Amino acid sequence: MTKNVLVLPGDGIGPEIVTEAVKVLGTLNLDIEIDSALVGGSAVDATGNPLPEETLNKARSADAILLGAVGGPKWDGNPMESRPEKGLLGLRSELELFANFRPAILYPQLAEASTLKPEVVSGLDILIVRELTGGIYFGQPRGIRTLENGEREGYNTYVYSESEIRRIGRQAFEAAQKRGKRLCSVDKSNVLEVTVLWKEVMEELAKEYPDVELSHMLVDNAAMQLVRAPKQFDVVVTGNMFGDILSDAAAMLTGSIGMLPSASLDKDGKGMYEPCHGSAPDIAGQGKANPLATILSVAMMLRYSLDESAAADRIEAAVQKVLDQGLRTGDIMSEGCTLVSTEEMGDAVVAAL
Ligand SMILES: NC(=O)C1=CN([C@@H]2O[C@H](COP(=O)(O)OP(=O)(O)OC[C@H]3O[C@@H](n4cnc5c(N)ncnc54)[C@H](O)[C@@H]3O)[C@@H](O)[C@H]2O)C=CC1
Ligand SMILES: CC(C)CC(=O)C(=O)O
Ligand SMILES: [Mg+2]
Repeated sequence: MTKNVLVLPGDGIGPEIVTEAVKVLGTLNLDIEIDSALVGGSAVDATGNPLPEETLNKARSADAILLGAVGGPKWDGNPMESRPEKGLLGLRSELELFANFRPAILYPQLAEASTLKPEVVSGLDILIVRELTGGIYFGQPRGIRTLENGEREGYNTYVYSESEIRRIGRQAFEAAQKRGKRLCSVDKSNVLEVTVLWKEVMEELAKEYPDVELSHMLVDNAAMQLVRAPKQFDVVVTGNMFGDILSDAAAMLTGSIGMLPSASLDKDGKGMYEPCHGSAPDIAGQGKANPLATILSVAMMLRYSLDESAAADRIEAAVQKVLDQGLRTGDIMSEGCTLVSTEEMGDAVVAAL
């Protein structure tokens, strides 16, 4: 049966990298129909709304969604409700894509591009499981208010219910069961009650997964350990904001944030797939963006939402091949390699396929 994929290019480098990923998807000759829609800043410009109703309806009926990135300085002064990022958060929350999987894998060809010493990162393969529809990015109340003394005060609320923690916890335990059977839950339970509860729920769940070894780490230490000795981790599970920050740090261990794909899934495995990076306004429109994170996100989409594991394997093998050929965008460039543009990298993956 024909599957429907909704493509949301977004802003900045979003359209550039998504073009390459769609080209790669098209090369596979699968029974897939592709539609596209506006989200983020481009949607604000066209409709005044970062998540137009039409986009949300298309997203609801698609089998899977591929998103580039949203945001940029053009919209930074907008009120929060009409910021591009609100469109992305709205999609995640409306579709209940609470489980965000961010695998950080070092391709051996990129050992020199990693910011860490080769012996510290060689063979690195960790998975960050980030809660994506709760926590401080969504908690109420939030805003900026003026106090009686005339001073303004900004406030957000960091809140998680037990059921929100339990459902992301289960996803992480199950992921750990399929991998190295080690799960590290990252919190700030020395300061924040919400993460005291987080830790307690993880401990309760651990009883149901006796084959998984559960450990706990405070987020500040976790940030340090990620750059000190990242291979100590197998699966990391954490809340929305900590996961956002830690996954950008983990990205650099793999050479570049341009290498980090992600899958955001609901309880039934329906998903949105996107690179972990943003719209990179500093390099947008220059053909410099690395499209591999988006291309690898397509592989995740084929594997998790479209039941096309063999095609996913083919894409990952093709990425290995272009790296073997020494082709590099600027962010992963090293001596002796060939610098290529966004489009040339996409073409090389297509040729490798
Ligand atoms: N999922 C999304 O749509 C996300 C959107 N954003 C938004 O993106 C805008 C820019 O945010 P930044 O903090 O600058 O983060 P960013 O991830 O866009 O860029 C950070 C740095 O990484 C580089 N970079 C990112 N992706 C790259 C790629 N594929 N190839 C090569 N280099 C790459 C950029 O050039 C920049 O120097 C903001 O409006 C932010 O809100 C940020 C993160 C995620
Ligand atoms: C709008 C942001 C929360 C997006 C982001 O930084 C991310 O998902 O990594
Ligand atoms: Mg982020």
